[in-house]
Amino acid sequence: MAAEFPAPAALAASGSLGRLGALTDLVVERLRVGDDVAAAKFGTGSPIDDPAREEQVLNQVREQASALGLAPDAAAAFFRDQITASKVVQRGLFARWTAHPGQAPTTRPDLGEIRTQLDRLTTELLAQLKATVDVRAGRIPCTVQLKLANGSAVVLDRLDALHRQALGIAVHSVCAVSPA
Ligand SMILES: O=C(O)C(=O)C[C@]1(C(=O)O)C=C[C@@H](O)C=C1
Repeated sequence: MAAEFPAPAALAASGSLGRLGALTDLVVERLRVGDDVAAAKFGTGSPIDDPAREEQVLNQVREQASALGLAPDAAAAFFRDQITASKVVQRGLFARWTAHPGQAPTTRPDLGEIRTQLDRLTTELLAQLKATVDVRAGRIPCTVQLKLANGSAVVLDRLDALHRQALGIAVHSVCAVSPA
């Protein structure tokens, strides 16, 4: 019998499901970059919180949002959630690696390069916020689409409890945001 549903590998290749799938995939990618940030900072004494960097990120968000015709405050609120979620990941990993030093990373990625990646993700996430204005405007359809996208991301990306918790924080305002 022909398969009616795509095989898991095909699903993974096509990304999370539904109209918010692409946005969710970028959110998950940013959370994963949080793992790299944690690896860059762990054991160096560098604090997880860097308010000056956060301000830089949010200024970039506001500028690019305006240029796209998105409401800067709503875009900044969405990115504040991304930053909070990243810090949840970082704190969780610090705790895990402190409790189980054998699981701690053995190489230290370069924070500057990671931030370049985060800047690229800012641009891509804003483009997806713009592309999903219509679906995000409908509160109930948006909630349904978000559950579909998040549920599939959890399975496809095999998110552990820490990253599932962070994903919940990161998508907090996706449907609540008043678009543009
Ligand atoms: O760039 C860092 O140092 C990060 O930890 C990443 C990040 C972010 O998510 O953009 C998160 C926490 C910091 O306070 C600043 C920025």
